[in-house]
Amino acid sequence: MIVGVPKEIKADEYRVALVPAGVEELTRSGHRVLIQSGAGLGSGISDEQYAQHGAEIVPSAAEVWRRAELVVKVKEPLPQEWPLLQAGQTVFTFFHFAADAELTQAVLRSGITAIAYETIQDERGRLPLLTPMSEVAGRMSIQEGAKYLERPFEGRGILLAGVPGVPPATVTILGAGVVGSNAARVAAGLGANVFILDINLDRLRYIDDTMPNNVTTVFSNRHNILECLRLSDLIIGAVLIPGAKAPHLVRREDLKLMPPRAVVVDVAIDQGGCFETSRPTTHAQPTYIVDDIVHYCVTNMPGAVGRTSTYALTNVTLPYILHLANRGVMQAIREHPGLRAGVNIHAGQITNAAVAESFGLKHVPLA
Ligand SMILES: NC(=O)C1=CN([C@@H]2O[C@H](COP(=O)(O)OP(=O)(O)OC[C@H]3O[C@@H](n4cnc5c(N)ncnc54)[C@H](O)[C@@H]3O)[C@@H](O)[C@H]2O)C=CC1
Ligand SMILES: CC(=O)C(=O)O
Repeated sequence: MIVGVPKEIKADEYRVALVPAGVEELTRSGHRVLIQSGAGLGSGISDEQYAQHGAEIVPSAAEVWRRAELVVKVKEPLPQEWPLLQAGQTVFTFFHFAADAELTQAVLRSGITAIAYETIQDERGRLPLLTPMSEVAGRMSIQEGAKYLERPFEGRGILLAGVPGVPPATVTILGAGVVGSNAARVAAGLGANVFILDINLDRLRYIDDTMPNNVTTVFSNRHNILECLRLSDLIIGAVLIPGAKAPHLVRREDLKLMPPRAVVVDVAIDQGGCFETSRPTTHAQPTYIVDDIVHYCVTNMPGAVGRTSTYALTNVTLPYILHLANRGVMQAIREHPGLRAGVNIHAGQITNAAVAESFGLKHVPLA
């Protein structure tokens, strides 16, 4: 099979979808790997390193898209890439369709098979390709939140840890999954008072058992969310309903309950965000203010730490890429129910129920 890796073009996206070790494994199995020149530079990987491990370096994204049967990426195709999608081709990447109606329509029209990292499941129903990026984003959310709480960055001028004689900040985390638990650990390590909310009591029990004493679990309902908002200097959005648009747990009118210049880091923005007032931002311009609350809503947080994130991501994606290439896409999907859960769009139809429901469109399960 011909596997192609274009350079990522999203703003400040420094990840790449394959590392030289992956090229080596694919070529050893008899596949050809096309890497767009410069695709790895953001993660510190040169064309020469890819070539030494068997890749063919091609000069343009257009050539990768034209020749590859399986295109492997990190972020969703952007409008400049939509005309390059080839009917019958398979594209393996993060798509987050529920947050982007135009992308969904473009992919439906293209005739590609879109396999979304974020809805692939393991045998326990977990999301193994999202997990490492959620670990990165969860940990980053606190360091970003800490920065934007600083007054020169328009925050309320609070040090998360406090100092002797001055109390630490209060951090509320909505969602106790991978992002939420990683955020809680980092915030607690810095000395903040942490509230973490979820609707899954087993998850809250696990957090209660494993986190330090400055992390308090709270059942997620509207009353408790509003109580926590009143106390919070920093609030992290980390809820997920796989494939679906994130629920708006915090409405615009709720912002007035928070202290002025408190900070919201809405990690769930890639699925639309769990604050009504969230809209996507970039690393170049990560924040904006609504009703005196600083909002940070970067859709590709791990992209900023490309060296860490590329290796964390490719550790988990490579076995799936090898399976797709070795078995052929359709046979691979037939054999692997978890991979099948990743197929969001195939041959012009939406094959993921949550994505179809987000847009009120028809769901056609894969045969
Ligand atoms: N912005 C970025 O760069 C990145 C964004 N993400 C996103 O972060 C979000 C969270 O991801 P994960 O932590 O991996 O998901 P997860 O599935 O591990 O955790 C989500 C949690 O939300 C909980 N939840 C659902 N409804 C809730 C409610 N009403 N109240 C409270 N909790 C609720 C679930 O029970 C679950 O424990 C996803 O949208 C993911 O795509 C992940 C990585 C990078
Ligand atoms: C999960 C995701 O969207 C990212 O890592 O950028």
